Amino acid sequence: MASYLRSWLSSQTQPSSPVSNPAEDAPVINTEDADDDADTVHGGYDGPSDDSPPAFPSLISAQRAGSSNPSSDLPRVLTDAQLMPPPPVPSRSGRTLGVPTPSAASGGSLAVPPSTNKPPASAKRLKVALAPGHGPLDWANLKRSGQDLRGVDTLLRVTPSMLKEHRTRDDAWSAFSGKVYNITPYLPYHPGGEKELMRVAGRDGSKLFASTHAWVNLDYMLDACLIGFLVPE
Ligand code: HEM
Repeated sequence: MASYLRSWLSSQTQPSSPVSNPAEDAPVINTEDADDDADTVHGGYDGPSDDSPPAFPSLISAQRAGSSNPSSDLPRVLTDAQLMPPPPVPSRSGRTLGVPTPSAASGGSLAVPPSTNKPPASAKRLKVALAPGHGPLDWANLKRSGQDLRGVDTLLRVTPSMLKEHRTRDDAWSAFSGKVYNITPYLPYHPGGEKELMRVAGRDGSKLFASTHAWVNLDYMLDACLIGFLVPE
């Protein structure tokens, strides 16, 4: 095989006419190796048999021509450095990387921001286990059932003193943002528990509600329990 390639290479490097005749260039098959190469399919890779890399830049490349012979007609290939000056080295002095942390001991800029890595502030907002059949869907079903959850025939104008009269578990009214609701039917459905909700019975609960869970859509949840509107005495 090696001798075959040697003969093939020598035939390639010999000076030949610009338009070579494939028949003339055909390799001479060495009969010595004919047995070894009987099964070999020729016509694939024709380069050197060792592992040396090919010449780079290519022997006929414009880059090589430009560097060895500057007076050549071929265009000179500029290096990256010649085409464009390197960017200035960035200064770190004016930069703040990541989230600034109060102390170096907190783990650097990839540490969780201090506002979110603390445990919850208090156990104030703990959910309670609701009795079976008293989940949010059960409450939605009760509202839809058409059952009277108001306890009044018409919407009322409620003064603070009227509100104060309805502060027992079986008859609890509370005002939120100017609207008065009968909260008694909702007590067993309240995820925060009856006790918490009873804290606002008979009075304006807007502030406590907002400080506990302002995101809860109270108007929608208690629409079927609307008594009326809070008015001055
Ligand atoms: C009638 C008005 C109210 C309605 C409709 C209501 C509704 C809800 C709802 C839907 C939740 C679950 C919230 C969630 O999963 O994110 C909840 C939880 C809770 N509510 Fe209320 N609530 C009311 C009034 C109040 C009031 C006045 C207090 C405080 C005195 C209170 C204290 C709590 C607590 C402690 C929780 C459990 C903790 C939590 O979910 O984060 N709620 N309430």
